[in-house]
Amino acid sequence: MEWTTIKEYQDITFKQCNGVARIAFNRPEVRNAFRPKTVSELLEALIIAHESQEIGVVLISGEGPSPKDGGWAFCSGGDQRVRSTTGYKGEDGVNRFNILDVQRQIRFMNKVVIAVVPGWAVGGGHSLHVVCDLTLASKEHAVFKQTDVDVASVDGGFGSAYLARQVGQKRAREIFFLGKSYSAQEAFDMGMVNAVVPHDELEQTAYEWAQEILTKSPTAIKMSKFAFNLIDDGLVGQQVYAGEATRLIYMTEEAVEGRNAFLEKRPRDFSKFPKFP
Ligand SMILES: CC(C)(COP(=O)(O)OP(=O)(O)OC[C@H]1O[C@@H](n2cnc3c(N)ncnc32)[C@H](O)[C@@H]1OP(=O)(O)O)[C@@H](O)C(=O)NCCC(=O)NCCSC(=O)CCC(=O)c1ccccc1C(=O)O
Repeated sequence: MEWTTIKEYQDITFKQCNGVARIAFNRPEVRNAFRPKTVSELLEALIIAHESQEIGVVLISGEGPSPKDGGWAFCSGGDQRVRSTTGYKGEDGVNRFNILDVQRQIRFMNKVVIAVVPGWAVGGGHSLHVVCDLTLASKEHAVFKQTDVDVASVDGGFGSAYLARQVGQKRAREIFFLGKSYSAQEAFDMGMVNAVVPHDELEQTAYEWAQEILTKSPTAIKMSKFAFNLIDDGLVGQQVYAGEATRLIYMTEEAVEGRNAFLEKRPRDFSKFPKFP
């Protein structure tokens, strides 16, 4: 794999290789905790990936190991050192909860997003893996742990309710209420991890899964992702799905006739188009 940098950032890395984008937290000394700057960079990178016509799959991971102690992390959630009473304080002094924008961007991303978990996935980092379409976890180092309530925080959206869709209500409540650590295998057994992979094969495996997805119809992949989302996303899910349906309508001759008739100031003529059963 020859990754090339798409854009340089301070708190994340952002690279691509053969249709795959890889975005990784790059604060290993704090187990890849995110501050508002990290989240703003992540959001921008996701939007770039969303709009790219070359990129078909996005990997989200964490750089490592920590230069301090060799520990691995996907993400340990919000950086508690910059947490104030009204949010997480950015360098501009504004307090934000902007990780929720990232969660929505992943959810509504028109491509498959894979969480590649090389170590700790904790707190808001746990929620991020939950909202990704697929999760691959390091056999040796991945640990899943939901500490939100330990630090008097709560992800009441995808991080909890959607987690319950994946592992069931009893398990999801256990994960939140007890805050235990779960190995990659335990997370797999619960249904919140797709595959447990030897650590030194994790990146290659993620790349191979992405390449397999890239052999499929991009439109069918996108529509099936949004179809999976629909039942949980209500009218917003319908809006996202319907937006893509509109794009498909635009691609038909019918749509061309509708537009051209208007622009040419003539009566529209849809009579030749079949009324499929
Ligand atoms: C992740 C741990 C379990 C790892 O434990 P261990 O391997 O023993 O390493 P440590 O020695 O604890 O950590 C090494 C080093 O990293 C620092 N660190 C780790 N995590 C954080 C963090 N989150 N913030 C700041 N610093 C962190 C740690 O202090 C050490 O530093 P030294 O200087 O070397 O001492 C363990 O580290 C751990 O439990 N970490 C805390 C996990 C946590 O509680 N995270 C926050 C949960 S709340 C949250 O994520 C926000 C929720 C959220 O996203 C959200 C929810 C609802 C609305 C909005 C939002 C939002 O936008 O944020």
